[in-house]
Formats: sequence, C-alpha cells, structure tokens
Amino acid sequence: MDILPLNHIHSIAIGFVVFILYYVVKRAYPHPYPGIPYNAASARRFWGDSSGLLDAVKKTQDPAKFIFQQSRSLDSPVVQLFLAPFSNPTIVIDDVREVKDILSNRTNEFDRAPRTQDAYRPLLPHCSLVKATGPGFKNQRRFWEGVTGTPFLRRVAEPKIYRCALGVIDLLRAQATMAGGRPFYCFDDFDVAAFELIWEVVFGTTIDAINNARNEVLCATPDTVQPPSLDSLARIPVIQKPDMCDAVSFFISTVAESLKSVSQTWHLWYLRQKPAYKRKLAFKNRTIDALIESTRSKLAGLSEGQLMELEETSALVTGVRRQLLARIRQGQRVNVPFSPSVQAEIHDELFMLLVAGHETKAVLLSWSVKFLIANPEKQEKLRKALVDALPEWSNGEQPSLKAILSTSIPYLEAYMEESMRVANTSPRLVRRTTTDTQVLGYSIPKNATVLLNPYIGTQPLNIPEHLRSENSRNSKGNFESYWDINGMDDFQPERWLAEDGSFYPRQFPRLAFSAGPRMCYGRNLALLEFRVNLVLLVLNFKFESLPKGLDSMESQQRLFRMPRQCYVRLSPL
Ligand code: HEM
Repeated sequence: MDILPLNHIHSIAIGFVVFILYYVVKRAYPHPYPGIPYNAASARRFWGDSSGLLDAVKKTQDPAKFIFQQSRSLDSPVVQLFLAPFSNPTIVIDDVREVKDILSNRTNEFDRAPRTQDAYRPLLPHCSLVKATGPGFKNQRRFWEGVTGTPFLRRVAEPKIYRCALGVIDLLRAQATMAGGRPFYCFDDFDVAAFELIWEVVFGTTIDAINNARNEVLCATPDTVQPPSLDSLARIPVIQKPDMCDAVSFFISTVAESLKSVSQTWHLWYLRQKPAYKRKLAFKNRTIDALIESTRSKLAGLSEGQLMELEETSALVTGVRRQLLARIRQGQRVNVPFSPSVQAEIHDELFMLLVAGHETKAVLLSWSVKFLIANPEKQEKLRKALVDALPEWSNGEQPSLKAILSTSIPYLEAYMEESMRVANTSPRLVRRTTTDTQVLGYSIPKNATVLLNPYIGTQPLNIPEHLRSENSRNSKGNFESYWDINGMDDFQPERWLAEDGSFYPRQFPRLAFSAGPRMCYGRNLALLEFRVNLVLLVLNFKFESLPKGLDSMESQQRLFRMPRQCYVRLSPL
C-alpha cells in the first residue's frame, strides 16, 4: 500500500484547519433572514449592528433609541438587526397597533424570550416570570392572584402606601431643611420607600427604613456645614438601605448586566461566582426561607375552617395559607415543613415580587419629579387642581387616603398618564416566536428573538391596512388618534383631556405595563402608589428649578430606562 508522503499529510491538515477556520468565521458573520429589511453595511461586518449599538450607548446610554431608529432609517416597521456574532438576527417591530395585537392576541405565536428566562432563571428558577405562557404559568398566576386583587390592595396595600408616602414627605422635608435651598440627590429616597412598601406588602413585617433615614438627617443637621453657594449640592447623609434592599438592587444589576452581554450565559455564570453574589444569595435564601417556615408553623395549628376564614395580611400569608389548605384537602400533614419544591415555589414567587416591584416604581416617580421641574407651569396647574379637589389641604391637613383615591381629578390622571408615556420605563418588550409566522407581510421564522416597541410617541409608518392581522384591522377604531399631528415628544398632560376637561384614557393606546397575559402583575399596586405619592409630593413641596449640570433629562438603561440624574431643590409649602 502506498503511504502519503509527510508533506502531503501536512498540506491536507493545513487545508482542513483553514477550511474549519473559514467555516467558523463565516458562521460568525450575519446571516439575514430572507425578505426582512436590514442595514447592508452591517451585514458585511463581523460585529454586525452591535458596534453601532455600542457607539450609540456610549453617547446616549439609550439602546432602545438606536434599535428603533433602525426601523426609521430603513423605512420599515419590521427590520432585522445583527447584535452578536454566531447568532441569528434579532427582529424589531415598531408599530404600536401591531405590537399591542401581538402582546394581547398572538400569544400562541409570541412568548417569553429565552434571553429573559436565562437572565432570571439562576436567581428565580421557580417563579412565574421565567415560565412560558402554558398551563404551569397560568396555574401559578391563579394561585397568587389574590395578591393583585382589589380586596387585598384595599385592606393590605393602601394603608401601607399612605404611611410610606407620608414618611417620604417627612424625610424630604428634613432633607430640604438641611439643604437650605440647595439641590440634593433624591433617587435613594424613592428607592428605599418603594422597597419598604413592597417588603411590607409581601412579607407583612415593618422595616422602618424611611423613618431611620429621616432620623439620620435630623441628627446630622446641626453639625453639618453646607457649601456657601446655593447652587452647590447640599451635604446630606447618604441613605442607609436595609440589607435586603441592597441585595435586591445588587441582583437587579446582575440581571441587567447579563442582558447587555453578548455571551449572556457565561457572563451570568461568571457574575454568580463572585463572593459578593454568593454572600447575598445565601443571606436572601436564609431570610426568606425562615420567614416562610415561621409563618407555616404559626398557621399549621389552624383548622381548615379557620384557615378558610383567615385574612390574608401579606403575600407570604397568602402563599402559605393556600398551600396548607391544599395539603389538608389532599389529606397530607400540615405540621411538617413544606417539601423542597413547594418551599422553592413560594420562595421564588415572593422574591420575584420584591425584584419586579421595587425599582420600577422608584424610577417612575423620579421621572415624574423631573417632569415637574422641567415644566413649572404644569406643576402649578397640577397643584391648583389638587388644592381645589382636596379641601382638607386648605384646612391645614394632609388629604386623607380615601380623598386621594376616590376624588376624580382629571388633570392628576392626565399627568400620571403622560408621565408613564414619556418615562417609557420599559422601552422594549422581548418575545420569541414559537412558530413560523407573519407580521405586516414579513415572514418571521420560529425561534426568532423579537423586540417590540411599546412607546406611544413615534410617528407611525404608512402601512397598508390589508397587511395587518385581522385583530389589528378590527382594532383600527381604538387607534384613530394615536399620533398627535403636533408631535408627541413633549410632555403634555393636556393631550389626555377631552374637550369638556374630563380625563379621556382612550385618547391614546397605553402600553407602559405591556398588555395581554404577560402584562405587568403589579400594575394596580404601582398605580395606587404612584397616585398617592404624586399628590402628596406636589401639595407639600414646590419643585424649584435646578442649576445647570444637575438638570439633565438624559436617560440610562439599567433593567429599566431611568433618569441619569435625579436631583431636587425643594421649597416646603
Ligand atoms: C411603575 C411601575 C411598574 C411598571 C412601569 C411595570 C412595567 C412592567 C412591564 C412593562 C412588564 C413587562 C411585561 C412584558 O414582558 O410584556 C412588567 C412585568 C412584570 N411586572 Fe411590572 N411594572 C411596574 C411595577 C410592578 C410591581 C409593583 C410589581 C409587583 C408587585 C410588578 C410585577 C411584575 C411582574 C411579576 C412581571 C412579569 C410578568 C410575567 O410573568 O410575564 N411590576 N412590568
């Protein structure tokens, strides 16, 4: 048998290696889906659109702006972007009517994206947020639905919302006195207050974080020398956040960081190896498991009848009570700890509420305060509407919770709606196609990642009616005026008022909390909290203009679109 000479073997091996390298490099380059517009120059680049995205993020820190701008540049409501080597393109859909239809009606074709699931799963493997919209998700939602229902909100959440909002007023008043007319940073006030509330609603115990922060300010005031200029930042104590609040913020940062990464799984794995991550995770597990077990052992002594009658005073009591009832009905013992799977499901759902219900609310309140400062005449108009509608204030008292929640104040409702629209705190919703499908005449293959633009304020592109889905065509009447011919970039609460001055919520579509079965779970709680806080803030303080350099309206993207700067200069009223 002839044996190949050594140099031939070398040549074949080199040829093979070159072929493999060529194949790998070719795989890394973008592979567009057929028929969907894209930027031709990006398709020729190894990094596709990601270099443009990184440049834009460096400049504006607003990835959503770059992403949805592509749809305008290519003059198409459906485009594709190449956001990472070796990956399939990402589809972008920028048409509010179609987006609403996809979220509300097309859940058999569009579901939770693996990217979102992968980001949360290591932290919350059993919570409903990471599940696809199947029977498991629906059962879990049904099990917990009491926590978002009106009776629970009335009985449990509303008094706590009012107490926390008054606490924030006292804290800001102490800070404003200490600052003596100087500006100061206020995001942490809103953050700690949002955490205190969600903690109490979820676990039922008080943490007194707002009160402690206020006491620190009062103690530090006499000994602190403030800078001479009234335009310099005041020296006020940094708010000490409770350990769990700190842990939640830390985990939110990890999720946000991993979502920005090209190699998400590896990045998340790396972050999870850090001692700080392990320490905080162990602390969170210990604390929440102990709370669940102590509640179980307390309630285990109750009969079925007593458990049926028991008032749910926190989400924790809801979860434990319902599990105990299920055990009794299945003839199981109640006086032993929950099985690991039941314990994990309660644990993760409770912690999910802390994660999802904490920062979002602080971010929205921060934006709304920035809108007050940037629009002094609207701030005045809102204050006048509140003073007129809430007579307790003119009698020298804070308006009661009942008055705040039950009085119709059209300009307040319009102000809240416009704040949510312009704040655009979740500027892109992510889905995965679960089947080959069509959107506005474009074919999108199964398993594609899809970014949906929920922002109400971009001029719609001209789309022939016949290209729309049937539901979208039928909903045309609800979208008659969803683009204001004068543009929608400015902050204009008046756009939500009808001619007779009443609040007209159907004036424009609303997607700040998303829509359909994956719509925000805490929407009602968030709206109550937003209303009570906004009313008390505007009545108790005049939000003065800020010095240049502290008044930026620029945003940054963490998990949510949040203001880059969050300062106030307050005159107590
Ligand atoms: C101003 C406050 C809030 C805003 C703007 C907001 C907005 C959103 C948005 C846009 C989504 C995404 C839905 C999707 O992917 O389509 C969402 C999901 C979610 N929100 Fe909120 N949210 C807020 C407050 C809250 C609060 C207070 C809670 C809990 C008490 C909460 C719990 C959740 C949960 C659990 C999900 C995931 C739902 C799922 O399983 O698909 N949110 N929220």
